Amino acid sequence: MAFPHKLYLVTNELACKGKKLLDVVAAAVKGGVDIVQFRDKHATEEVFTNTATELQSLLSKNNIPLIINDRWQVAQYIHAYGVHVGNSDLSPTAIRAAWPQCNCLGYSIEYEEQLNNTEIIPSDYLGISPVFNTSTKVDTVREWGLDGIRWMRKATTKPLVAIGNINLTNVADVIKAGADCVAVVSAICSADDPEKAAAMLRNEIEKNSRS
Ligand SMILES: Cc1ncc(COP(=O)(O)OP(=O)(O)O)c(N)n1
Ligand SMILES: Cc1nc(C(=O)O)sc1CCOP(=O)(O)O
Ligand SMILES: [Mg+2]
Repeated sequence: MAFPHKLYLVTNELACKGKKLLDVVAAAVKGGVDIVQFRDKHATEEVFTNTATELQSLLSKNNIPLIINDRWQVAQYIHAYGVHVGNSDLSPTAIRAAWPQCNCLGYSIEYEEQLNNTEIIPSDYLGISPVFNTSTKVDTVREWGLDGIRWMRKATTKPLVAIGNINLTNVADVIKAGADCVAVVSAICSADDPEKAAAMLRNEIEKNSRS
């Protein structure tokens, strides 16, 4: 599966600092985000499904794919584009079996050994989890750093999505190290002007991409 996306917004309502989540997502898309993940680790199933449905409606009008974090059954129910899972979630192989129509399956890589396991095969992109330590997600194993991106670039041909404390000061290095796409929470959600923040990140990515 082709993965042409370069700037990936992962949502976090708290990080939006009082701004409405849907307004932040709409602004981010105007600025140049080309894929969005709805992530809320605490919402009830009902609230999660309602917000996911609103996002799906907003994003489909803009032809932007919506990925759902963890809750693949909600993703299937709302006809989202795909789902992102990690080591604590249902495995990519099991998701493919349960939801064959899933268009895009993302899988977090925390350990080098994961690249040798069969879960890589059904995955459409790999999340480099995390590139840099971040206060947005603290239950991480270790940071990969730029050397980790370079290592992973050599170890696999799968599209690589870098995540974790990426912002305007380090995004060029992350791309130059071999990431295909950059995923951010705070750099856009917490910005006073999310559209401008997205546009500046996108510009840096374009300037430093191989193609
Ligand atoms: C693009 C992207 N990469 C990594 C993650 C982390 O997923 P996971 O390890 O399952 O952790 P949680 O997000 O579920 O806390 C991600 N969500 N998105
Ligand atoms: C959702 C998520 N996953 C991570 C991982 O390492 O797998 S880090 C992260 C949060 C990234 O937030 P920020 O851009 O604010 O650092
Ligand atoms: Mg998860």
